[in-house]
Amino acid sequence: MRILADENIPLIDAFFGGFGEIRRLPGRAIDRAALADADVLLVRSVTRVDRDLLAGSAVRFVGTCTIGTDHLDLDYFHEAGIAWSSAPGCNARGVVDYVLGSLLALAEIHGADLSRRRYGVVGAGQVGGRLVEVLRGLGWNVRVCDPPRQAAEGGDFVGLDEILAECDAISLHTPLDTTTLHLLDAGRLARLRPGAWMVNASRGAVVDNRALRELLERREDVEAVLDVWEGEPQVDVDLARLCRVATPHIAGYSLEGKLRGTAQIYQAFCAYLGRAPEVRLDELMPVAWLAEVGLDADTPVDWALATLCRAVYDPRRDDADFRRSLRGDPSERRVAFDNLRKHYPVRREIDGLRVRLNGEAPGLAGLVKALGATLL
Ligand SMILES: NC(=O)C1=CN([C@@H]2O[C@H](COP(=O)(O)OP(=O)(O)OC[C@H]3O[C@@H](n4cnc5c(N)ncnc54)[C@H](O)[C@@H]3O)[C@@H](O)[C@H]2O)C=CC1
Ligand SMILES: O=C(O)C(=O)[C@H](O)COP(=O)(O)O
Repeated sequence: MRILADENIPLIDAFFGGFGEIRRLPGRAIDRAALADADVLLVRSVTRVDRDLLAGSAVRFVGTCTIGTDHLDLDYFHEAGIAWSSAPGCNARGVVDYVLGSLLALAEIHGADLSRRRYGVVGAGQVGGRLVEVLRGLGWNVRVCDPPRQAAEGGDFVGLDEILAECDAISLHTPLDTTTLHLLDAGRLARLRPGAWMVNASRGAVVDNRALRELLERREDVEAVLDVWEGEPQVDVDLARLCRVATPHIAGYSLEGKLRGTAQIYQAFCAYLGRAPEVRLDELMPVAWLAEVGLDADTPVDWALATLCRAVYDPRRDDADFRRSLRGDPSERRVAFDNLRKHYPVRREIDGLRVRLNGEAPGLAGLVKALGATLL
């Protein structure tokens, strides 16, 4: 069996080495010629996989080690009888950690009390659903907009109009499809509340980037956090400079998230072949260097929140690296965008922390639980 894989898929040999020969290429260099003798294609989000790429090839299985599937032409796969799998939820926790870190950064700049803001989560699936759970676990006021879930389940959802009218911090977590393209367009962006914060770590085109730039030029009160961009790896530099946190599509780049992505595709491929999986992720996952922390019982909860989150991950470092990369010419910037992602440092997930409280502190115990960390 011949496998063509994006070179940025970690643990590819451990999981797929037993199936045959693996050839690696940069995701953006995977083309028809490269696929000429491949039976299996394993990609990340940067490879558009459609009829143009696959027609006439021998590829019968496509795996994407990502949550998002907007780079796959699933109608074509169906029509051509090509099996496929994505990795639902693999890096959802990483995105939650990114949103938490960004909120902490904004709170510090504005002297804001995060517990008093009203949050709007748009799209409550793998990522948004986990985010809602964490924010509500912290006791914060959260409204959720998810029309497909609302139609299927009923329940406690609100419309996007209500989110725009009532929330001070809005986080977008929808897939990108024809219904969510420019979900936040000029008209909706104009309805953001005074002093609103908007986070987009879904897909760039869920927000009209040009309209957002124009809004940020007009309204100094609005803060934007962008991890994803229309036209990646090309980024609107002026927009990036107007964002309070700007990063090169790394929100989900926890080590656990990346390795889970590979493992989930391996499991899906085994199922496709009708074989029992033999390689186990838990045997390959490195131990975190910072696994255990202690907190004094009199630590204020907001201080403890920032301490625990930032001990593991702080998006301000990614923001600083990205900002430095914006100084080059357009082609240097495109390369830098991909390089920052390719050489991303090891980052672990906040819920991997084990926290020891030095004394009785129910508030801190609740915080640890809300973060999904383990209380020792
Ligand atoms: N920046 C990053 O590194 C990462 C980005 N992502 C992106 O995050 C987004 C969310 O991923 P998941 O939570 O795994 O997707 P999901 O498919 O599990 O959940 C998406 C939710 O959005 C809802 N939805 C669909 N249309 C909507 C609309 N018009 N308004 C409100 N809700 C709507 C769906 O009903 C669903 O519950 C995707 O765009 C994905 O590609 C995912 C992982 C990492
Ligand atoms: O899983 C997703 O969906 C994401 O957005 C990933 O973080 C994308 O990572 P790459 O596949 O672009 O490395």
